Amino acid sequence: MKPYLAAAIQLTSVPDLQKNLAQAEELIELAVRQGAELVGLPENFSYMGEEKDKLAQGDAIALESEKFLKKMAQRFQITILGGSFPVPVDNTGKVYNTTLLIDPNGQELARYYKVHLFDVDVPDGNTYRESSTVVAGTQLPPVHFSEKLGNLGLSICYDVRFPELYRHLADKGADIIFIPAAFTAFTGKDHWQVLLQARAIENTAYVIAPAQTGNNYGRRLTHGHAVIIDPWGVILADAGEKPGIAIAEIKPTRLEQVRRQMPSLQHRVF
Ligand SMILES: O=C(O)CNC(=O)[C@H](CS)NC(=O)CCC(=O)C(=O)O
Repeated sequence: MKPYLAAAIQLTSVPDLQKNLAQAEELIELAVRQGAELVGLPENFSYMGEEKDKLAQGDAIALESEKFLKKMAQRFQITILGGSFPVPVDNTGKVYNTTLLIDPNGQELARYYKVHLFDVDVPDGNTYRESSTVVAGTQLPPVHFSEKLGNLGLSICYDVRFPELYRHLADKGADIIFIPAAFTAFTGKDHWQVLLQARAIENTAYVIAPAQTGNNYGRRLTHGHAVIIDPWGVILADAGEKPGIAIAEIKPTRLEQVRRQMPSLQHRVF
């Protein structure tokens, strides 16, 4: 592993597939021009909208999203995480909330279906029932082993509240953990940064957290603040509240240093 730049992209995805892909492409290009070799897109990067509309267009969204990720990876010679997009599940009328890691040749490196579904009545009056349209994955997320970029662990959004999933990634050797999200503005203001820093600190790993921001559709407001966090928990870059990018250097020497200074992973009892 050598030092390199990683970018977490922040979007306001709306109920318009082509518009979202165009917005994503612009920001990927910006990240690449600044030197990023690893780029992450947020949860539902290609479509944020009413559940019924997302389902109705499920096949097109899945097909176009995967095609787009492979095209971007090859054109810009980057490794790219498609934070998430819906992939229809046969005979269910539902989808998997899916994240996909693609290499610069356009080859799939890893895939994960979101395990924890956001079925929550948020105190701001909004009700979320992700399970009404999404089938929960049943497998823990993979870690992709890369000599060049470090070991990359996957997860999605609401997973961030379940530390056992990240301990699994750490056990598998994750150096860098992706947490692409569409956090609600209401929960995000109090929980987002704290949870992300905790996952970085307790697993002494980098966290790359691409995000949705602003008013995506109807009353859906997302928190923004795509961030990159180092293994000590320091926020290296924060995209703020507008669409944009958070970009920072991933350094193997920093990983080694923090793991030496704070060897908590080696002191586990349970
Ligand atoms: O809503 C959509 O259109 C697309 N789906 C999402 O954004 C997903 C599932 S509803 N959102 C989350 O998991 C938010 C978690 C969260 O905010 C928390 O844990 O506090």
